[in-house]
Amino acid sequence: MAIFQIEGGRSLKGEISPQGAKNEALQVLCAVLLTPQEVRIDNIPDIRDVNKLMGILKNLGVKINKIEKGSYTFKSDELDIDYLTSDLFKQEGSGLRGSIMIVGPLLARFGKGYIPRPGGDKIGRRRLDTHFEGFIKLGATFNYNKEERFYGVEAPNGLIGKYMLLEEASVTGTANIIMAAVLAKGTTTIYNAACEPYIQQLCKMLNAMGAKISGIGSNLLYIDGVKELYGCAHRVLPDMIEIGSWIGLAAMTQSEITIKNVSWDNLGLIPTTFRKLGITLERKGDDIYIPAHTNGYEVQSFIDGSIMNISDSPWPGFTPDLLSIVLVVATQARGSVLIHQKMFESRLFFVDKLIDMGAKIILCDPHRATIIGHDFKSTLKATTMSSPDIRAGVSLLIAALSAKGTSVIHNIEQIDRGYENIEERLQAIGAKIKRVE
Ligand SMILES: CC(=O)N[C@H]1[C@@H](OP(=O)(O)OP(=O)(O)OC[C@H]2O[C@@H](n3ccc(=O)[nH]c3=O)[C@H](O)[C@@H]2O)O[C@H](CO)[C@@H](O)[C@@H]1O
Ligand SMILES: C=C(OP(=O)(O)O)C(=O)O
Repeated sequence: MAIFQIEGGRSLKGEISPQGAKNEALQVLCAVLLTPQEVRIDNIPDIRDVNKLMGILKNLGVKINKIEKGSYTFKSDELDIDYLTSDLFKQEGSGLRGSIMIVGPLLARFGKGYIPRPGGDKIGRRRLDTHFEGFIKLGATFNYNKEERFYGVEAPNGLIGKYMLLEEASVTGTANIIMAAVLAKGTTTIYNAACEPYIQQLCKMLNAMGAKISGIGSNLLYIDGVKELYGCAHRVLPDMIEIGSWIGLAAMTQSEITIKNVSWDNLGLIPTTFRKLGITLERKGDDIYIPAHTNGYEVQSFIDGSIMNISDSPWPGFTPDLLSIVLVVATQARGSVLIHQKMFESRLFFVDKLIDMGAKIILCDPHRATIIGHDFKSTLKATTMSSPDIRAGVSLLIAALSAKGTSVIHNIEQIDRGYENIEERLQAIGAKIKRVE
């Protein structure tokens, strides 16, 4: 198992370009199953989760052709649906969260879709009810084999459009239902739909394939079913979670960094939230310029003077995937902040590692942590740690880069799930980080 060895306490400098968005890539890759025609996708990140999903598509019979780095064509004209009931699929399908989104397109096009209980981060309960309740509303029958933890939906006579009010604005759930509804008979209305840029991008791609989706960007989507979909070309947006990670890295290591081509208009509350911690971000064209915070950064307070509170909520609220990064950055801020992780119940436990490194954190309960910033008067101490999930992993990496001395991070496969070639990109801006196999 590979580890990262990090010599921290140095400031970095330079430009970094974000990779394509992991969570969008996982959605649009599943959408290629909706048409027998060729689909081209650009800016696909070369990361573990995406490569695993491409492996599943390949085993399903999708013809995948690499044009150049990040650019591929896909053709789903001769699929081997029997693969879905094979032992190989039961093993491969459970390796990541995003694989669940093959079910909607397969159900829509072939009248059946199966999936083993999907993997992804162990950050709390991750139920799939929204997905299957949606498919059932569209007329599918549902089966769950408890022993094998294997889910199945079938609709041999096709799906029929319906009105549905989702119990929660699930990101992958909304994507899955949209991909089922585009080929259903009649109109589907999805209220309380998730509307992250990932979903907006998926809808735009599906419309380019001939789908009729309106309400894009809102939580009320109308989908007029069509008989068939066609090929198209689609480009994945830059990864907003990676962009937020680099903002945190710059502040915490007091480095001057420019993040290139970030697609500002799709960042929602991300810049505002880092500014609440006192971090200066400048918009330069479509880049983010972060000056070296040599005098630190001061947490703002609310108008009534009460303590700053940063929490997650479905889009356009602040994404839960950046709360771990905000938390680590807060450990060196001037002032205190309450982090409230509302969605996931096990995502804050990694703070024990930061406490070991000398951070002042009170874990109030599984969802809330109070951070009392050091204002760089005391640096974190280097240590050996293990990455519990993808975002905690990167937060620990940022902590290690700011800490004096050599730190070691184990279980870096978690980081590789979502960050492309991270050590080389960080080395290019001056980080001392080494992968040891
Ligand atoms: C592959 C992928 O795209 N993964 C993302 C996707 O996961 P995923 O689609 O699996 O996450 P969901 O949006 O379904 O839900 C995430 C968690 O939030 C809870 N919840 C969700 C909506 C809501 O209105 N109320 C609520 O409490 C759910 O119960 C669940 O525990 O969205 C999550 C939430 O942005 C992100 O953390 C993941 O990175
Ligand atoms: C939680 C995440 O991913 P996944 O849903 O794939 O586990 C994430 O990207 O932060």
